[in-house]
Amino acid sequence: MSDKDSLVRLLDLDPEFIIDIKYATDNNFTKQRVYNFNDCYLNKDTAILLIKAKKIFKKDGYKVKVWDAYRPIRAQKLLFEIVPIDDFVATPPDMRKPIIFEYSHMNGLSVDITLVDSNGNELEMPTEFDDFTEMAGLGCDKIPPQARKNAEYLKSVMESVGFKAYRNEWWHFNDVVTKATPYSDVEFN
Ligand SMILES: C[C@@H](N)C(=O)N[C@H](C)C(=O)O
Ligand SMILES: [Zn+2]
Repeated sequence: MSDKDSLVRLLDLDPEFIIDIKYATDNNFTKQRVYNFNDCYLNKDTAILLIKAKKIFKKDGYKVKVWDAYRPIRAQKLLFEIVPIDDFVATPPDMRKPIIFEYSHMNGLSVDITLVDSNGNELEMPTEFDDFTEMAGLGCDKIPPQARKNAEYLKSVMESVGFKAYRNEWWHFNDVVTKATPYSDVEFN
């Protein structure tokens, strides 16, 4: 199976997501376009889990907005060159060495998301996307109550279907159910 075959386009499985891929624009912390595909690709099983979560959010009146999903190894390297802090940007792999693959954006097992209400407004959350400060972690005691409540709701639903929240970034979730596949460098478009 090629890399491309193990990744699916989320909207082909379910059109009810809002796709706002920040790294396909220059509106992200790098101030440049990181990759060309303005679309959400995920491991198929991860996409199925996300659709499960979406159904719960939908019942509660919310939509899921996806900021990032699959990202090529090349893109991970670029992000890390700009912010080389492993707590916020995962260290890219050295592909010349043997690697134990884990859940990652580089195999489409991680997603960066937020929630949107019925008026199309993003829910108040602890920070903006990719705010690499302590405020982005749910352990921070300075988060306003409503933002904390929203982020904890997001986390509880995502964890109920098999994702694991990432302690440093309220928006980042790893699929810890699906067997991790090799990282990929494929580009779409
Ligand atoms: C860069 C940020 N959006 C993110 O996804 N961070 C995690 C740790 C990652 O790079 O995998
Ligand atoms: Zn992420």
